[in-house]
Amino acid sequence: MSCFLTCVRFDDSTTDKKPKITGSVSVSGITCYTWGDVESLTSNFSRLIGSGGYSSIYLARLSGAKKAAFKVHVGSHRLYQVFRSELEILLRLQHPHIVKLLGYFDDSEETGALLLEYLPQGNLQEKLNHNSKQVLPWRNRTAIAFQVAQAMEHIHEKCSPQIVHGDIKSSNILLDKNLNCKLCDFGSARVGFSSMVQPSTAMSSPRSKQVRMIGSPGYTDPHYLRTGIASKKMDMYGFGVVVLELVSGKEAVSAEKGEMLVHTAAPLIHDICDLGANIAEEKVRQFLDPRLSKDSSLDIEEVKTMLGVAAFCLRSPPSLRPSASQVVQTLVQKIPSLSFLSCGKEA
Ligand SMILES: Nc1ncnc2c1ncn2[C@@H]1O[C@H](COP(=O)(O)OP(=O)(O)OP(=O)(O)O)[C@@H](O)[C@H]1O
Repeated sequence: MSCFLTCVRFDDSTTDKKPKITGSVSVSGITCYTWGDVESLTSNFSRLIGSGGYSSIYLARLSGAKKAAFKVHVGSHRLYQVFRSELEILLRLQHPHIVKLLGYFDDSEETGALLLEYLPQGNLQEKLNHNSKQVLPWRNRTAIAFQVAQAMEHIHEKCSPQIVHGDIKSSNILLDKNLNCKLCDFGSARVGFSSMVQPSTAMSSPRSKQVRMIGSPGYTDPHYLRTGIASKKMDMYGFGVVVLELVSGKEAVSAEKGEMLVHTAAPLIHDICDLGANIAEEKVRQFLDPRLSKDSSLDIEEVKTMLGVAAFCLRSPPSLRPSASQVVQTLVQKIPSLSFLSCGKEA
């Protein structure tokens, strides 16, 4: 982390609003870029590939025509803090299913940018959208659930200190050219030493400017909404909603009617909790994405397993939800099609 301090040099001699920083430095393979580098690598921000509440993401071209993504936070100290928090977390993380940090720009005040590996197939939400050209095959859907669970197992159980992502949702799951996935957006993440992490914001008065609730509509754990306590179990809830999206092909919040998927799926989830594998196949098929009806990789027992995982992840109180490693184990044991993954059982 000391490289943050050594690589930035301010030029006070100008009133220009652009961050004035000189000199690129590379520490442990992570390059600290200048603002000039950000401008030239993105060809002056010519191709926007995504945007969120806190940042804009631009295509960057590195040497040898290699593509990358610059996630730029600009304009306020609040956005800068989100950038710093994500940077500090990504610097610690290395996992095949977590987006890789390649470098960053930091003006230490109100502008920051993260250079990330580029995932050419966009995010899972777009891929599941009915306007998408390609129907995501069943076996890729189970693989994505498995890989996200592995990424969550890593941050929840294998990192020290442990990390709560805080915003598990389909638009934070990116896809590579082979439809393998990587978890991204650690801007809401909380770092803590136990399964329960009380964010400093939850301690603040609701009127305080410091309060920043995390999570996204349709994915937010009702327990978090009541208590303000971020926990690993809140990530498991978000994961449960993602699994419902993978099975049904529906959005977490319907764009047309504003209905939440957890509400539409509630009767089915209730039956699954009661009956488990004895749930009637017809009910499962009614919920299933109709675009999968001709998919030869579809196995109705696997669909039941996925729905069972979702049902358990959505349970209340949160203590009844499984851990990420329990989900990984269940998927390995009960989804035979995962064997097609060459990286199938990696940690
Ligand atoms: N490395 C990447 N490669 C390709 N596309 C990306 C990459 N990173 C982000 N994107 C695109 O940009 C979108 C927004 O990214 P991200 O969620 O990180 O931004 P954010 O500002 O933190 O958003 P949020 O409002 O969800 O917090 C992603 O859903 C994805 O479509």
